[in-house]
Amino acid sequence: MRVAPAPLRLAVLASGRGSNLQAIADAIAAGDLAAELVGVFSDKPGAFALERARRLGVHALAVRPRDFASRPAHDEHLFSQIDAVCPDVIVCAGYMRLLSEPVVTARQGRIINIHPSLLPAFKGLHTHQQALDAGAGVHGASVHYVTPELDGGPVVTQVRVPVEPGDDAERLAQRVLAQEHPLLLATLRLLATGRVQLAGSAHGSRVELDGQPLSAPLQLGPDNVLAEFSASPAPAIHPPPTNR
Ligand SMILES: Nc1nc2c(c(=O)[nH]1)N[C@@H](CN(C=O)c1ccc(C(=O)N[C@@H](CCC(=O)O)C(=O)O)cc1)CN2
Ligand SMILES: NCC(=O)N[C@@H]1O[C@H](COP(=O)([O-])[O-])[C@@H](O)[C@H]1O
Repeated sequence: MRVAPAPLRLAVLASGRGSNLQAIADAIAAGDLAAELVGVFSDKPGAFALERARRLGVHALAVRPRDFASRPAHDEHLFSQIDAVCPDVIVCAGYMRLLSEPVVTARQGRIINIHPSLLPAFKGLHTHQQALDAGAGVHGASVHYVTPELDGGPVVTQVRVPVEPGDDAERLAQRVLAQEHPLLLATLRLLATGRVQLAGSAHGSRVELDGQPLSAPLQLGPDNVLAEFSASPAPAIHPPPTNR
């Protein structure tokens, strides 16, 4: 008899409102993501993401940078607390701090980040304004592995979002955010299957799908299904049925 794999143990790092966290929680509750939230961590005690976690009955902890002498010291303590809940994957979902090299390298291939741009375009902060200032016609979001280089890690998935006439940064951000949630969920479903891995060393790592290097990020289509990007329609990558 086939035994369902154990749910993917997820720890989430967030600095703000936590809508991506909520999307994960809602998908788990609906039986649409075979995962378990094992902890939510923030650099800001007032982050609403922590309140969302508490309301969900999920372990919630703030670790304030001001309480530590340095960024590495803060990160070491933060990640000691994260390690204590034994996550399979650590999701940066609006975590607004650069993670220091030792904690990232020690967890290479286990930390992902959702970033509101089509990387490698528009790294860093204020990405929507960057896109508008650059006159971009298309913007979007990316899920990538976290490496020591800020927003420089191998990209797993992306979703493209049109820039509309008259957009300002806030309106564009709202349009992108609405697509971040299905992108992050589709990516986590894929990670839960074990088909996607980060291969290679920290300085030459690449995403592999079914053991083969991914030539380009998987694209989320209007049906919220991931497909390999190619001129001709590529076979969609459907998640295994969840145990509803
Ligand atoms: N080593 C890495 N750390 C982080 C990554 C990464 O790819 N590698 N991704 C970020 C998330 N992120 C964008 O997606 C991001 C987070 C923070 C910053 C930033 O400039 N932070 C400043 C503080 C800004 C503030 O407090 O308002 C800082 O850390 O000094 C840029 C991009 C998560 N971490
Ligand atoms: N550089 C990191 C970054 O800008 N991340 C962005 O922060 C927002 C968090 O929203 P949420 O708290 O509602 O999930 C999201 O738009 C995410 O892409």
